[in-house]
Amino acid sequence: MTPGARVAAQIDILEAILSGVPAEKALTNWARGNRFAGSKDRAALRDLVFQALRCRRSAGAWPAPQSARAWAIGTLRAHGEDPNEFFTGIAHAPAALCADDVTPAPSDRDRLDLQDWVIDLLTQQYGAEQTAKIGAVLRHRAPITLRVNLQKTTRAQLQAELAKAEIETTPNLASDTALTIVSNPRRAVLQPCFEQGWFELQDAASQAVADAIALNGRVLDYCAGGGGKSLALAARSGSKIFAHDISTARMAEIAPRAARGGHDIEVIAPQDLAKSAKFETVVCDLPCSGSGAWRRSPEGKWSLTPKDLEAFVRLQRDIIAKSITYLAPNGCLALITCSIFEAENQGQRQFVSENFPDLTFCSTEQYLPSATQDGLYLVIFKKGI
Ligand SMILES: C[S@@+](CC[C@H](N)C(=O)[O-])C[C@H]1O[C@@H](n2cnc3c(N)ncnc32)[C@H](O)[C@@H]1O
Repeated sequence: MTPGARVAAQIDILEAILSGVPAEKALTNWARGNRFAGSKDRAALRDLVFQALRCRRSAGAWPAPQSARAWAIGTLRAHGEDPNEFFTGIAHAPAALCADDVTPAPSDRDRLDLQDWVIDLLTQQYGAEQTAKIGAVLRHRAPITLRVNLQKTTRAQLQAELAKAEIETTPNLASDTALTIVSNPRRAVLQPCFEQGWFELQDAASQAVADAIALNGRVLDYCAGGGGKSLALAARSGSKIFAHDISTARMAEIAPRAARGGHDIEVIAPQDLAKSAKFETVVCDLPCSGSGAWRRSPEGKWSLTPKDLEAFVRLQRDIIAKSITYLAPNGCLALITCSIFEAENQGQRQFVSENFPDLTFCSTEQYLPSATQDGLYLVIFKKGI
């Protein structure tokens, strides 16, 4: 597809998104209806659509664009590109620009590409300068990072192996196991060394969080989901990890991933956890706003409401209270979010300190979203004084 034809396809997909279809589904539907598009075109189109979502406000498309066409024009302008080069009317490109295609210049606030209530909240928390930095980071594509499985290989050996397939990587300072992919990221999981369990895809801050939790005795990953943290904990310590989640379906990938990496992870069905003995370490990777990772799922940046945030805080408190009941005497509780909101982070630390006097605060770490990692928060408590 020509660059212009890709923008025309982007407009079709943005139209579907504006009519309420989630972005992933709109992309899949488009690919099904346009089988001529190869994997390179589909990947490029995905980038274009996600770019438009990340920069929705500076593209003049928030709260609502004039049209999907106007949104695509605004996105090109927001990225310093000239829409005339894509809107040529030639072959499958969209029609050339006309007088109706004027897009208003974005204000400084628009350029933060966040909702107003989020800007106000982050400014209260971090100040205007840091909020501007966070907004700027979240406008761009997230880095793609690998977690090297040190039980199977070394960071240098994996780099050399990937380099043979022209996948260039660079060590990420957040963790000894982290390698950020610099070129050809989509090839990585197609390599035999992936099937052999040499690495998993995982953000660098998630790896740093796993590094920071001292594991003792039986370890419970209470909100295990697809097992990202369980695998990182198992790979680092060699300890057996027990994985649990409210949704059995979400844990379906844990067993094959553990087998690939050579890790000992036992998946516990939700109804069986109560029968289990207590755990010396309980890790809770809480469901949250996901705001630290909005680059990866940019629709959340525009759909989150203050009420949603309150609902997350309530849900997290329920989960924290429940998970504490599985903690053995002298055990450690590690709470994690991928949020940049105080209410889900420091606020929950305060909630535990005020409501669970037998838990003592040990340490905390906050990772803000940056060019090299997502935003994450970690707080650790110990049971007993
Ligand atoms: C942030 S995700 C976990 C991501 C996962 N730890 C990883 O690293 O890949 C949060 C998880 O919490 C789970 N969850 C939601 N409510 C829960 C509850 N009441 N009890 C246990 N897990 C819950 C969700 O199903 C979801 O998988």
